[in-house]
Amino acid sequence: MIEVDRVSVSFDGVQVLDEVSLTADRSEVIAMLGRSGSGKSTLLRVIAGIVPPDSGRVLIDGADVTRVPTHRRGVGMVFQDNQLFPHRDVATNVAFGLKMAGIAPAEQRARTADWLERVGLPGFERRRVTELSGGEAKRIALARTLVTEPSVVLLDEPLTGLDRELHDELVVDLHRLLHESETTAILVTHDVDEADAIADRVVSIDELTGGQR
Ligand SMILES: Nc1ncnc2c1ncn2[C@@H]1O[C@H](COP(=O)(O)OP(=O)(O)OP(=O)(O)O)[C@@H](O)[C@H]1O
Repeated sequence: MIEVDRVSVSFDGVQVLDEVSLTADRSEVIAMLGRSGSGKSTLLRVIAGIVPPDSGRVLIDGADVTRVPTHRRGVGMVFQDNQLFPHRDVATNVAFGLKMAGIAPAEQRARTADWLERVGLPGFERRRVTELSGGEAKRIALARTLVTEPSVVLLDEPLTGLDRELHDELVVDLHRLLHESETTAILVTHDVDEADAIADRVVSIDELTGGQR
């Protein structure tokens, strides 16, 4: 499903990824741990096709991501800061990817309503993003990514910085949502317990380096 094959990346002459390899099976949820600055976010960006590797390649369903147009890659991302559009309502945020994909408005509305239900926020369509609580905004960010049914979801510390109670609640929800949607997911986190609770397999970026799997 995802094959990262000896990917190397340098920025300004400094090597950040050194022959990193990783294979993820279809519907597998992998958590990736590693010290700060070890290149985890960079690896997610390479898998998403945003950062081209200096050498090596990433195949998704056998196709090199750098050769597939962005809207056909089927890759969704979720970030720590959610990256919602602050001046738009919830429905516009959730439906954004569907609109970009040319889905008809009626289906956009139906799928948005369905995902708001799935993340536990039914009827939130007209709410303003700036008025959401931290947990609600996180759920909307997850819905916005998963509504497009991406075959791959990359999550960059999505639950970092939340208070403990909300964090633990969202760990349960994220595990359910990722497994229900049968997407292949790579979750970057610093939290070993979170990694264990959400993922089928936990890897360290160090063990992926140097051409190992
Ligand atoms: N576009 C860029 N230009 C230059 N340097 C970069 C760029 N992106 C990342 N870096 C550097 O590459 C290194 C790895 O960064 P990256 O964000 O991938 O690490 P990380 O493991 O995700 O770290 P953290 O856990 O702190 O988020 C860092 O030293 C960072 O400063």
